[in-house]
Amino acid sequence: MSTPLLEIRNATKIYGGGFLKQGRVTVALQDFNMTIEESPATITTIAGESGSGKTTLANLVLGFVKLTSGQILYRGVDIGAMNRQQLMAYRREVQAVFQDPYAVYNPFYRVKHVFDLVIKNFKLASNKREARELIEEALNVVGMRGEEVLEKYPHQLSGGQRQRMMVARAYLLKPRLIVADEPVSMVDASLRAMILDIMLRLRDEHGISFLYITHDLSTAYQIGDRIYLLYQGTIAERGDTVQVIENPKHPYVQLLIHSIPVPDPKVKWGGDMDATTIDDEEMRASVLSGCRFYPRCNQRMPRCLEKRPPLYEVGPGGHQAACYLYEDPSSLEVASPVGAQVSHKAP
Ligand SMILES: Nc1ncnc2c1ncn2[C@@H]1O[C@H](COP(=O)(O)OP(=O)(O)OP(=O)(O)O)[C@@H](O)[C@H]1O
Repeated sequence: MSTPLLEIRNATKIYGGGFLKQGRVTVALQDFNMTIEESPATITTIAGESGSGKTTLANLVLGFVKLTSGQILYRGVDIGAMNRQQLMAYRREVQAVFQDPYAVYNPFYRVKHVFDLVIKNFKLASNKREARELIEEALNVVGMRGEEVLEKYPHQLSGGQRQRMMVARAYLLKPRLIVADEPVSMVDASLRAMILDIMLRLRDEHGISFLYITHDLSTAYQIGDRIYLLYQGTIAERGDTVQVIENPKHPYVQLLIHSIPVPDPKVKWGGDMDATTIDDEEMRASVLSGCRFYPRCNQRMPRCLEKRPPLYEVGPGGHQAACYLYEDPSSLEVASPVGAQVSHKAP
């Protein structure tokens, strides 16, 4: 088997508790494992509610923050131990597209400057004509033309144009992986569809893989190949996107999916979780050693506090859920423990 494009091994990121170990400690990501194969190109979604560790994971992959423990390997090389040349290649091949593209532009420079800077820094062209051709090619990929946008200032572009420009900027470097952190959450529905479509084309026609960070399961359902659902820094469930979304197993993921609004007044909105409270001792145990979802789970058992559940196989194609309900494989042959399976497709 060939070396994976990206491999994350037991990645843990703890914020705080620095010098003298004082102050609040946050375990943003714990023992996270993921593999993105070299080929074919894929879109891997990282989903979860606010604070689940999605952006932390993106920042770790991009090298913006350092791991507390674990490893991130790119083409088999630990990104924390890369030499200058390997690091340069990594910075070129792994690009980022963020939620708010406005923050990336310098308001005093014309849009062209963003592209010129990349071409200069990575020595992509030997003369102006060559540079312009590269820029035009990149803009074409996102359905734009240089004359429309390059001479404008960032505030003269729409949010959707700014975001497409960012994708074009990333494309300029012919990356192998784009880390896209909520790339469509600030654009309206029609532009969202256009940007998602561009991502699919980059995957299929240009062999670019994506790490797609989102809290929006419906867009993940539209474009994602594999999905990882995080809950407070740990993987609750992972697998093929359609398989997971249509047949969720972890109580948290079932709750999330039942909460997706559907355009049918007869369909109840939101999943019911057990409203009973737990005491401080149980809360501490859940955070320290047990399942983080324990306080909100309506299927909780005493053992969930003793040890964090590992990932159990719950379906075909590497579908796994971190829940003791599935420790015994025969449990999968009976009906879903929370009752109803997802009966609707995400919009
Ligand atoms: N620089 C930091 N210092 C301290 N704590 C941090 C830092 N960055 C993130 N955290 C904490 O780590 C946890 C995970 O945050 P992260 O931003 O990765 O979550 P997220 O899933 O991306 O959330 P959102 O969807 O709101 O962006 C949160 O509890 C957050 O408060």
